[in-house]
Amino acid sequence: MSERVLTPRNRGFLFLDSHPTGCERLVADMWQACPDSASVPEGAGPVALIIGSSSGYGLAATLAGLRRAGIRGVMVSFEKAPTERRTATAGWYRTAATAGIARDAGRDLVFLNGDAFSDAVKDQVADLVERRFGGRLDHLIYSVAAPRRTDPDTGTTYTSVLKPVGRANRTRTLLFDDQGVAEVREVETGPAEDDDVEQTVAVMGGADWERWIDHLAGRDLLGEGFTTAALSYIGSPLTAAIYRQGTIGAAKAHLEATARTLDERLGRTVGGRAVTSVNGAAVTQSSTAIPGIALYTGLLRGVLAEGMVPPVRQLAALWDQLTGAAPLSLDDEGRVRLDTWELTDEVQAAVAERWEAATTDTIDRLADLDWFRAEVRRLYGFSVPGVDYTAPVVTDVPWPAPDLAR
Ligand SMILES: NC(=O)c1ccc[n+]([C@@H]2O[C@H](COP(=O)([O-])OP(=O)(O)OC[C@H]3O[C@@H](n4cnc5c(N)ncnc54)[C@H](O)[C@@H]3O)[C@@H](O)[C@H]2O)c1
Repeated sequence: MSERVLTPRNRGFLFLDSHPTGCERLVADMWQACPDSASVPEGAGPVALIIGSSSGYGLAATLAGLRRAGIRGVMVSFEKAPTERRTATAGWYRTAATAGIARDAGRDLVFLNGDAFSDAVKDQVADLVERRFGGRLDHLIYSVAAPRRTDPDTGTTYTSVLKPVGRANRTRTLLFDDQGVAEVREVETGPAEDDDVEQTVAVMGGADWERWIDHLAGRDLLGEGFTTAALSYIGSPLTAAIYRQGTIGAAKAHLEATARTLDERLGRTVGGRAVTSVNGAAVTQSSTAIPGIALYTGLLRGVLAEGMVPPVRQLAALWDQLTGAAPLSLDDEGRVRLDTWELTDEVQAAVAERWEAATTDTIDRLADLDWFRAEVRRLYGFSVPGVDYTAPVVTDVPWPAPDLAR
């Protein structure tokens, strides 16, 4: 078994390696940060499917689901195994750590590593729900962020892009050089061309979420009162040209329209509900790829400090609404809003003021750069407090196997 000392090697916000101990510790910290609930069922708990469970909001959904709702069920993500030369992806190690927490909590979670867009994975999940979890799914949280999707019906592969719609967008963005020194730079992103919007909608819109529901309903696995939520984002006017009014925003509008169709159908068939959950800005592998979002999130933290609500606390609130522990609270467009702390007039005015003043010279005092830099490194298990990074670590951690005794 190979052991080595891992030091971070990165190009911008992308790191080549992930640190297993750091990832494990980070998951443990998220678990601790999730508020307990008095209403967790003593026994087996509701059966859940979480898609995108290894990272960001899906990981928060998994940990909060365990702690807040006592879930069991199937968790799906798409991660890379360790090789001779490279560590596994961070989501691989976070999944191993999450499995340990589920085991200690006495909850039966099965972790699948595969392409959620494929019918093969849908079949695998359906088989598990049928054979291992009593043939009844109570909840589905859809939290996938992916660059491409192959449609199983046609074999066509779609690629999502992050572009404004209509005209080019100039925005300021936050970068770090090799020494970790921050720079604020103007970047221009050209407008969507050809079928960029359709391609992005095909990947990040509601098509695959609906296909999951079709698949599970087709096998009669949706329990009475089944609830499902897909994650969405609205964000600030400062990022609207690239996000909500851009190609990705078109995909989110499609996701939200899909929720309305599914909600009507589930209500009619199983007395269930489908909603989107609009969440606040968080530093994740996906969000750091969006032009301007790093600058925005760093400034937001500069304004709010500890007032930023971490994903695991937002997801605790979502679970309460999905299980009925709290009433479902929807906006005029039928969406659960967990982003209200980010979008108050006061917070947005303060961020906008800092955004105007942000240059390479001023950014240090306007944004919380230490926090942002550390959050990016923590995505890969680095800069996690309490971890000895001089110690050699085992990198070939196995993917968690289901407990066959169950
Ligand atoms: N990060 C934010 O600021 C933010 C805010 C609000 C809403 N959201 C939404 O939350 C959702 C998740 O985004 P995130 O930022 O947590 O992303 P993330 O990159 O942290 O996580 C993406 C997850 O999707 C999984 N995945 C990717 N491709 C897959 C595939 N083909 N099959 C199975 N799993 C796959 C990954 O393994 C990972 O678990 C998105 O819908 C996003 O729009 C994000």
